[in-house]
Formats: sequence, structure tokens, C-alpha cells
Amino acid sequence: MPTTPSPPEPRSAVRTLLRLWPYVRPVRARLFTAAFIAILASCIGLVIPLVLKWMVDGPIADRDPAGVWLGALYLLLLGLAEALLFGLRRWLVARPLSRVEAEMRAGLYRHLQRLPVAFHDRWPSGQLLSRATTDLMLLRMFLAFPLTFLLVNSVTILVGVIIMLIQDWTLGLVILIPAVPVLITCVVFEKRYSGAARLAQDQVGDLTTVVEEGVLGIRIIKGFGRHRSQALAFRELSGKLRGTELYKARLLATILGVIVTLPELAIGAALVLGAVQVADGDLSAGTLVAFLSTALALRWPVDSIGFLLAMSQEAATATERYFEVMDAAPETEPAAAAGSRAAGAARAGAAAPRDAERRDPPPDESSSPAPAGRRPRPPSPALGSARAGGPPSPERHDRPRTSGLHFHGVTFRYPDAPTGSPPVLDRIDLHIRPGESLALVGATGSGKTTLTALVPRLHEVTEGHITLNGADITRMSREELRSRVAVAFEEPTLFSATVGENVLMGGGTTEEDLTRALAVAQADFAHALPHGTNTQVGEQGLSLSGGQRQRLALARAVVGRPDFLVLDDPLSALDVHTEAAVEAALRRVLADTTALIVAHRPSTVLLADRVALLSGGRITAIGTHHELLRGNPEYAHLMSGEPAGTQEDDER
Ligand SMILES: Nc1ncnc2c1ncn2[C@@H]1O[C@H](COP(=O)(O)OP(=O)(O)OP(=O)(O)O)[C@@H](O)[C@H]1O
Repeated sequence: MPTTPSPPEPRSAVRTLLRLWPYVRPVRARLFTAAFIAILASCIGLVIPLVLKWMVDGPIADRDPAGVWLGALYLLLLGLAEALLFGLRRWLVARPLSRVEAEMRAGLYRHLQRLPVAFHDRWPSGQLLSRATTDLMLLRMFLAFPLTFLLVNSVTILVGVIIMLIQDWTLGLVILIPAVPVLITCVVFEKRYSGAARLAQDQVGDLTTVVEEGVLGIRIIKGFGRHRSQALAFRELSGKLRGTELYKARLLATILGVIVTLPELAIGAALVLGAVQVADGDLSAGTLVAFLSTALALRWPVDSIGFLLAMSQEAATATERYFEVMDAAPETEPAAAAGSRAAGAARAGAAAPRDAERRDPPPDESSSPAPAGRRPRPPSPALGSARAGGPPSPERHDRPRTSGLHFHGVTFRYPDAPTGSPPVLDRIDLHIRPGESLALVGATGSGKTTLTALVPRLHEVTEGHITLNGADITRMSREELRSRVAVAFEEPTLFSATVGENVLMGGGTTEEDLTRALAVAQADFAHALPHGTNTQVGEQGLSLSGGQRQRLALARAVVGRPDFLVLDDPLSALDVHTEAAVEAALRRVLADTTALIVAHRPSTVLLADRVALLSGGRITAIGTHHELLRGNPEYAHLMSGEPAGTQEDDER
């Protein structure tokens, strides 16, 4: 399982949160209006003690019932206005903030799609899922509540303290005494809480990964009776998370204890001191009532500082975690991609120059003749002349033109490989001629899958380069490259969509494309499904058999009539009869498609014109199946499971 990448250097919560500005900017008018309304509502709350003072020193002291009723009416109106304004604030922020959350989530998903495979190899899926769900929810809550109320409460406390100082400055100073210890506690709390919040959110990510693996691997877990050990692993992780959450709760309890107790003590002291002053006649009873009412009105703004700071810290951590992904560099597009894209667009409707390239022997074609008896080929009935083609991209002329798929001195090392370790692929030179299919054979772990992944640029070569009909693949836009190269992997991944949608993901658009591709892949079973090709396949296609999934993946690879096919052991899950039928259909497709096929079995090798043996990171032998079988002991050993009776086929 990939490990969680370590968090970056800590930076201040405010600086981190400021990175949200581009997302908040479009709704800033509503947010500022809402904050202004909340400040207004909060300050109206502070007027209530002043009305009380007027009532106590005026109508109540004068025993004037009409004045008391008027005062009560004022209080009612002020209370109503405060409630209405707070309601209006909530209405103003609810809709725009859910938009901010949705935009950020869409941005994250878009970016994840553009990140290279090497990034996904490094990052556990649970860490990405938790960023897209829990972290973004925390951010929405922060924008809706703590962001506004840290401002509103600060202004309310400031205004309230000024009012109290104006009422009686000595009592005001008594109330202010706890300010210093409260501030120090807040600073200490923030530091400790930020570490705990980060740990908890990372642990949520790890837990998500375990849940996801448990759900996706449920067959293995049940098959091997591993549910107890899996539950134990889950319990251990959730125990760790619980420990961190309890630590957070203890920190929060400490700050709340300080924040609530000290101001209460100060209010108590002010009450005693004020009562003495009233008794001495130095202070009016109304002023003391107003003073204490103001102090009590400030209790919630002060008490809430603790959890507002905690929520802000969690939001800062969520922002940090969000941007760790957003800051990762996406796959780069070459500068020439724009021109190439235009060329790609033109390809659909233009005559096929690749066909022309095929007609004109490429420069090196003479030096590496096609296997006897295989050329010239008739047009394929399956793909025929309708196959998409187009004018050559400008960059096709950058290098000496070699048609087909060409590996030029390609070396590859995984980015996370230990330094000094030998490369997985070492100076690979391989040429697959236009229309030729080449089988790649090698021991397990020799790098076959890695080599095939370099063609659609799922990984970038470390050294050397790969060309398609003479054009360096790094100089094509990915869009163009992937429209020309189709892949089918040994593990056929399907998506929660209909059979038809899964297949047409490969590029075709029409019902005919779909029917033809299903026929080529011998996947006609799809028509017999309850809703035909509109039948939903379950998550990852798990409602289908392995062989059915593999055939649909194959149909997806051929549906777009690609120029280049890369097949990674595509028939491994098929029974012998289906395999023979798929092979027969594939042979027609391969007749004019340039193909690289990873093969483990002679039956798959026999689909290809030539075979290359990959060993120790290098191509150590190349020739026909028969030549290698006779002349290469390693190849003969790898193919030694060959069933009797295939000899005749070999001679074809
Ligand atoms: N994402 C990765 N990061 C680091 N190393 C990897 C990664 N994927 C594969 N490898 C390593 O690269 C080597 C080649 O793996 P690869 O999957 O290409 O072999 P293969 O020939 O296709 O094997 P098989 O026939 O078993 O499918 C192996 O040693 C493997 O451990």
C-alpha cells in the first residue's frame, strides 16, 4: 500500500487560509454583506443593556408604567431585529458557500485526473478521498461560521468593552484583567491543536484507505477468512484516531476552562465592586445593571473563541491538505501541442496519411523486412478504410521518419526507486513496423507492463524517446496520443456505467461502433444481458465474470479504431474456446493495426508477427516464435507450457 506522503513545513494558519481566496472571491460580496449584517445584529444586542439602564434609572425609578411598557417594546423590537438579521446572514451565505465547496471539489477531481500515474502510485486512495470529502466539508463549515464569527465576535467584544469602560472605567478594567492570560492560552492552544488536527485528518485518510481496501477486496478477505485480522487492523487504526480526537478534546476542554472561568471570576469581582459603589451612592443602579448585562452579553462571544479557533485550525489543516494535491504538478503538455491538437481534430475528417505512409515503404523498412508471407496485407474487414486518419503533425518531421512504433534507446526507472538501483528498462531499441504486431515475452517482473505503459505515457521515459510514425510522443498532446494508442490491461477495469458506455469510452460514438467492437472482442454476451448494452455493470464491473470484463476491456480498446494497440496479456482470463474465438477476431484487427502485445502463452504469441524477449531490462532476442523457440533457451523455457498440437499453427 502506498504510504501517506509526509506533510510539508508548517506555516501560519492565516497564511494557509488565505490560499482559499481565489475560491471565495466570486462570492465575496455576499460574504462581506453577511459579515456586516452579523456585526450589526451583534451590536444591536449590545444596545439592549443600554435600554435596560434607561428603564432602571428612568421609568422604574420614577414608577412610570407607561415608560416601562415603552422600554419593553424597545427591547422586543431590538430582540426581533437581532434575530431577523442573524437569519438573513445565514440565508446569504448558505447557497454561495455550498457553491464554493462544489467548485473546490470539482477542481480537485479535475486535477486528480490530470496528475501523472506516478502521483497515484505514491498516494493512498483514502488520503485523496478524505481530502475530497471530510476536508472540503470542514472548509465549508469554516467559511460559513468561524470565519464570520471570529470577526463578528472580535468587533462585539471590542465595542462591548468600550461601552463598559464608558459606563465605569474602574469596573471595565476589572473585566479586562483576564484578557492577558486568555490571549496566552489561545496562542499555546493554537500551536498544539494544529499538530493534533493534522494528525487526526491524516488518520481519517488512512482509515478511509482501509475501508476502501476492505470493501474492494471483500472476496479475498472472505475467501481467505481474513475478516478478523482485517477488523483488527481497522480497530487499531480507529483506536489511534480516537486517541487523537480525545487529545483534541482535552486541549479544547483546557482552553474552554480558562476562557470561561477567568471572565466569570472577573464578572463576579465587578458585581461585588459595583454593588459596593451603588450602596455608597457612587454608581447608579441602572449603570450597574447595564454594565453587568453588557458583560453577560459578551460571555458567548468570549466563550466561543475556543471552538472557533479549533474549527479554524482544522480548516487550515484541511486547506493545507487540499493544496498538497492541487500543488502537485500535472502531466505537462508540449508547447507544440496546440498545433498538434489542431492536427488531431483535423484527423477525423481528413484522408489517412498513415495509410499513405504504409503505402510508401518507410526509410528503414528495407533494412528490416516483414516476416515472409505476411505482406502485403489486404485491408482489414474489421477496421477497413474508414479508420480515422489525418495530416501529419508538424513535429512528425522533427526526427528521421520511422513509421510504426519505435523505442529509441529507452531507459526507465520508477521515480520512487532507490537511488543506484538498476533501471527496470535499459536502453531498449525496438521497432514495430506499421501494421505489424509484436509480442513481448519475458519472465514475470521483467518489465513488460512497464514498457507498455510508456507508449500512452502513463509513465515518462527516463532516457531515450518513443516515436509513433516518426513523431516523438512527448511532442504530441496527450489527447492526440491517447486517441491514436488504445490500451487493454491484464486487469480490466470497468466503471459504474452501462456496458455500452464502458466500451464507448474507448473512442467510438455510434451503435455500429459498439456492435463491431463487441463482435471483435467476442463480447456478444452483452446483447443477452437483461437490458442489453444498456445494462449497468456494478462497481468496477464486479457483476461480470473475469473473462467477460476482459472482453469488454478489449472491445473498449478496439472501438476507436486506433492506429496503435497496446495489449497487456489481454486474453489471460478466457477459456480456450473463447480465447480461440477472440484470437480469430483479433487477427483481423491486428492485420492493419500496429500492435504491441504482452504475452505469456504461446496462443497469444501466435497472434503476433514477431516476438521480442525482454530479459534483465533489455531486449535480448527478437524473431519469430519459431526462431526463438529453436534458438533461445530462455524463450523456450518461458514457453515450455506450450500445449501439444500448436506446432501446426506455428507454421502458418
Ligand atoms: N509503480 C511502481 N513503482 C515502483 N516499481 C514498480 C512499479 N510497478 C512495477 N514496479 C517494478 O518494476 C518491475 C517490472 O514490473 P512489471 O509490472 O513491468 O513486470 P511484468 O514483466 O509486467 O510482470 P508480470 O509478467 O508479472 O505482469 C518489477 O520489479 C516491479 O516490482
